[in-house]
Amino acid sequence: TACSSRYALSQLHPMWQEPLAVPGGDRQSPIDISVRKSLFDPQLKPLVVKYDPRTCQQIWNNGYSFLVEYDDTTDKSTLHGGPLDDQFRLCQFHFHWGENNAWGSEHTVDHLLYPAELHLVHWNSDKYSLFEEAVMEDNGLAVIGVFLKVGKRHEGLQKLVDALPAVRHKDSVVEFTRFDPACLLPESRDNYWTYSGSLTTPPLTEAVTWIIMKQPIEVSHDQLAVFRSLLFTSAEEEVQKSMVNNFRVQQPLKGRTVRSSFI
Ligand SMILES: COc1ccc(C[C@H]2SC(=O)NC2=O)c(OC)c1
Ligand SMILES: [Zn+2]
Repeated sequence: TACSSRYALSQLHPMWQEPLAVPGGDRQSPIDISVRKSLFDPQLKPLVVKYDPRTCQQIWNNGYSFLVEYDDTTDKSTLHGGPLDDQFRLCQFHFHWGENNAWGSEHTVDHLLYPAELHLVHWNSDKYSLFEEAVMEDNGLAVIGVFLKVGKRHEGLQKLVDALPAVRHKDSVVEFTRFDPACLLPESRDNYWTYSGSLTTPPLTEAVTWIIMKQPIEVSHDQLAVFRSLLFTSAEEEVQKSMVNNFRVQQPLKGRTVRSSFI
């Protein structure tokens, strides 16, 4: 699908050589969300999420994370409302996680780290006709971030976890169908923070309206352990590197305001 960022990610440096900040970038992601400094905005609407599981196509290990990719050639799986003026189309979701449960998320809340973070990636299909166009525009993308915490097993996630061994190595792809990503959203969808930011991997373009859900979802320790069984490296490489700590370091707020949909 259009939204799989084959080129961009393949240029990624190993995690420990963090991609350099974008020269002059003043709206980079991720950030720490300071709860007391966020501004309640009563004009923020509830999120309207309409996902069609039939648009789910495949899982791809791109050497940085694993992407669950959706057919984004029609408006079947969409997001609007919240802070958004336009309708956005779901193109993929992926996760960021750590080598242990102490860290792994990209955003933090009052510097609290979560063991993982889900990103549901959407592009503005009212204004653009292709993901590639939208990714270059400041109102082009909307990413919903959901924190994962260790607790009870997440039944909906298990279907995805069971498919991960098939994409253990970089560049492997497996067919994956009829998965409804709405099952990965927390019950309370009305409580979120939102701010203007960027992609968290190269090309780091400042095109993202971030929507970070306040309530985390619970997944089991064993489910997270399967994420860590994935590899950054392809089957041909001699040295296998486990796919962990695939998150970017936090970026300066540079005067931005984080709005909240709740008091
Ligand atoms: C060229 O287009 C790209 C490049 C990279 C990503 C992935 C980044 S962006 C995010 O939120 N998390 C990530 O890992 C992307 O995703 C929309 C789109
Ligand atoms: Zn991400």
